[in-house]
Amino acid sequence: MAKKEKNVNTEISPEQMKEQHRVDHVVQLIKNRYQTTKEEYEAAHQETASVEQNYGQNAKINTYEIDDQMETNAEVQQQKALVSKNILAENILKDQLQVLQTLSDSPYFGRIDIQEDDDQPETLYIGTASFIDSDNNFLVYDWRAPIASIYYNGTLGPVTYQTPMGAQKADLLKKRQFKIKHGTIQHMFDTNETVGDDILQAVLGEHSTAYMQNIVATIQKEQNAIIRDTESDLLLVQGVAGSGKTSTILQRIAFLLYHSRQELNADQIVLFSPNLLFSNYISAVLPSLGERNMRQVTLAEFFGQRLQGLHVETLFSRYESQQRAVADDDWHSAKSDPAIMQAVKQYYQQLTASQLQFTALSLGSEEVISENELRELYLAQPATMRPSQKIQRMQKYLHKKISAIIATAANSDQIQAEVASLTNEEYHDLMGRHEINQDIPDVATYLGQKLAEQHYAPIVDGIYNAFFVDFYAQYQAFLRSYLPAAVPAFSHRLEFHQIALDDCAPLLLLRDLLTEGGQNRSIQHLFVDEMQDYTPTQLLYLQHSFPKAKLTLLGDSEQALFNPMQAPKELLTTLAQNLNAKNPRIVQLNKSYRSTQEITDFMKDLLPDGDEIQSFTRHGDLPELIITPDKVRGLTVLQAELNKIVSDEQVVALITKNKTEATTLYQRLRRGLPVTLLDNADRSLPESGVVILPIYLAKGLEFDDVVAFDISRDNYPDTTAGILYTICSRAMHRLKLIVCGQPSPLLTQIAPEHYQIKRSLTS
Ligand SMILES: Nc1ncnc2c1ncn2[C@@H]1O[C@H](COP(=O)(O)OP(=O)(O)OP(=O)(O)O)[C@@H](O)[C@H]1O
Repeated sequence: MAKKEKNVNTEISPEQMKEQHRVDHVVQLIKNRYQTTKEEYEAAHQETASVEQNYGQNAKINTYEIDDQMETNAEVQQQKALVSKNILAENILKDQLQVLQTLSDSPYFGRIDIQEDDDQPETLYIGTASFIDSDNNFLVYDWRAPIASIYYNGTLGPVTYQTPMGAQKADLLKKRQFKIKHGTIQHMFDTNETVGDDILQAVLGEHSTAYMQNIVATIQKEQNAIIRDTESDLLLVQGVAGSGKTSTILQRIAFLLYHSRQELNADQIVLFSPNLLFSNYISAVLPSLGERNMRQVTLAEFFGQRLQGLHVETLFSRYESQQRAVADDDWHSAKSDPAIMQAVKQYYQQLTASQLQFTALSLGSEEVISENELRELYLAQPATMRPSQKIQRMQKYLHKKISAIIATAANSDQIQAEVASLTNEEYHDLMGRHEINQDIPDVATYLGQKLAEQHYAPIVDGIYNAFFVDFYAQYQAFLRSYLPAAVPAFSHRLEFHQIALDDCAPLLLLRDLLTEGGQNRSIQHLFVDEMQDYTPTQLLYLQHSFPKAKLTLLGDSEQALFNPMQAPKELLTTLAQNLNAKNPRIVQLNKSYRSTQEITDFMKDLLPDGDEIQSFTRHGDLPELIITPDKVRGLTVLQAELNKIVSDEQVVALITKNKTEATTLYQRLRRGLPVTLLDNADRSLPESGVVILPIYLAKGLEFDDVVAFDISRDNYPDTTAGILYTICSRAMHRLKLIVCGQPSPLLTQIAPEHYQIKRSLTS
C-alpha cells in the first residue's frame, strides 16, 4: 500500500553528509555480508537437496533379507539426521539473509554518544539487529542490547542501564534519531527527549496497512518499561485505546526472546488474541524483527481443543445474544466469580465414591467395561488416596485389562476370519515396513493383534483420557450443589453438544483435578490481549493451565464489551490475590497514538473519566456528525459518503454494533459499492473497498477511515458508551458518524468544538 513520505529534507547539512557517509559504508559492508551469506545459503540448499535425493533412492530399496533391511535402515536414519542438520543450517542462513536485507535498507534508527567514567566518549548506533564487522566492532547494536535502553529511557546527562553484571552508570552526551530508507537518510535530528515527536509524527501520519508494523524506532519510555520487564510474574497493562498495548507486547516478546535466548523459544510463549483477523493482522511484527511468531490462540479455540466434540460458545455469540437481549444471563456473574473455582476444588476434595459419575466404556452395543465394574474398582483403591490417584490406578489396571482382551481377541474366530479376507492393500497397510521374519513368526496372530487393536482403539483412548468418568455429568452434579438454578440451561445445551463459555473454565478445572491433567508446564510466558473481555474465572483457568508461565495481561476497561470491569488498581489487587502473584505490577498507558488529536478529543468526551486520556498532537479533520431524518434517508447518505471516500488503495471500515446490523447494511450496499462483510471465521482483511464488520471483530484493528451508522437514541442508548468509544477509536485519520432520527444521548456529551455537523434532509 502506498505510504505518504514526510519530512524529507532537501537541504543537507555537513553533519548529515558525514552521517550519510557512515550509512553508505555500513550498508556496503552489510551488502557484502549478504552476498557471502547468500552463497553459503545456496550451497547449503544444494547439499540438502542432494542428500534428500540420495535418501529418497535409498528408501526405495526393497529389502527382503533382514540384514539388508537393518543396514538400509541405519543408512536411512543417518541420511535423515543429515537432512535435518542441513535444513537447520539452511534455516539459520535464511533468517540471517532476512535480517541483512532489512538492515541494508535501514541499518539503524538511533545514535547515542556516551561516556563511562573517564573513558573516551563512545558513539553507538542502534538498529533492529546487531551488525558486527570482521574485526568484531559493533557497527550496529541490537535495540534489545542492555546499552540500547539508554536510547529509549535517557535524557541527556547521567544515565543508568542494566547489564548482566548489575547497574552501570554513564553520561549521555548526545541522542540522535534517523529515518533511513533505501540506504538514504531522509530525516535526522538531535533530541533530548525520550524519542522525539518528529519521527513519531511522520510514522503515525502514514496510511494504515494490512499488517501491524513494529514500533522499534519510536518506542516511548513508558512502553519501554513494559517491554524490558523481566521481574514481574503478573504484569497488568491498562492502556487507553491506541496507547500501543498490542505493539508493546509484541516488542516485549521480541525482547524476551533476545534476553533469554538460551532458555526461551517462541513455542514457549502463548498469546491469547481476540479473533482470527487480529491474529493475522499482528503476524508480521515479530518476523520483521527477525524473530519467529509465538503461538496464538483465541479463548474459544483453546477451550474447543480441550472439549472435543462440543461446540464452545464464542465470545461473539455471547455478545450477540446479549445484544438481542435473549440471553437469560445464565448466572454469568456467579460463573465469572473466582469463588466458583474455589467451590470446584472443595467439591473435588469431598467427592465420595457414590458421587462419582462413572460411565461404561462401550463399543456400540458391546459393553467392554461396565459402570459397576468401574465403581467397584474405584472402591477397591486405598481409601486414603485422592480421587485423582485412584483414577490413575484404575487407568493402569484397565490398560492391562484391555491389553489382555486385545490379545485374546486377536486369535478369536471372528478376527481371524477378518484376517483371512484382507485385501492385498489392507494386508500391506497392516504389515507396514515389517516383513515375514523372525520378528513376526506368526503372521496371522500379528495381523489379528493389529485388527483387534484397531477395534478396541476407542476403548484404549477412553481409558487413556479417563473418559470412564463422565465429566459433564460430574460438573452437572457440582452445579446441582453449587448453583442449582443453572443446571437446566447447562443440560439443555449439552443435549445439542454445546457449552456456554462461562461453563468451560469450572468444568475443565474439575476434569483436570480428577485426572491430574490439562497443565502445560513448558509455556514460560502467557500474554492475554483484550483481557477486559475475560472473566476472572477464565483468567484463573489459564493460569492453572500454564502454571510455569509469567503473565502479561493487557486491557482497557473502557473497551469492555462483555463484562463490567474494576478500576485498574483494584483489578491488580484482585488478580494478584487470585493468581497468587508474588511480584505483581501494573503499568498504565494514558497516551493515545492511533488517532488524530481531533478524533481522540471526540472519543474522550464519550467517557465519564475521558480526561485521563492524553491525545498525541497530530492534527486532522474534525469528526463529522451527519444528521439525517430517518434510517431510509440515512442509508442514502451512507451510500453517498462511502462512495466519496472509497478508493482502490485503502480500506474504509463501516463498523456496526452487531452482526445483524452488519448483515443488513451489507445487503443494502452490496449492489452499488465494493463491500465485503466480515465474520468470525475470516482471517484477513481485503486490500481495498468498504469492509463491514461488527465491533467485536474490529478489536485491536485500525483503519484510515471509520464510518458508523445509525447513531440514534434507540440504537445507541447511554449504556453503550463503551461500544461507541471502541468504534470511534479504530479510526486513525477520519471519522464519520451518521445519525438517523433522534441522536444518541451519548452524542450530547461531546463538546461542540470537537465535531463538525452536517445536516442532510434530502431523500
Ligand atoms: N511508540 C510508538 N511508535 C509508533 N507508533 C506507535 C507507538 N505506540 C503505538 N503506536 C501506534 O499506535 C497504534 C495503536 O497501537 P496498538 O494497536 O498497539 O494500541 P492498543 O493499545 O493495543 O490499541 P487498542 O486497545 O485500541 O486496540 C498503532 O498504529 C501503533 O503502531
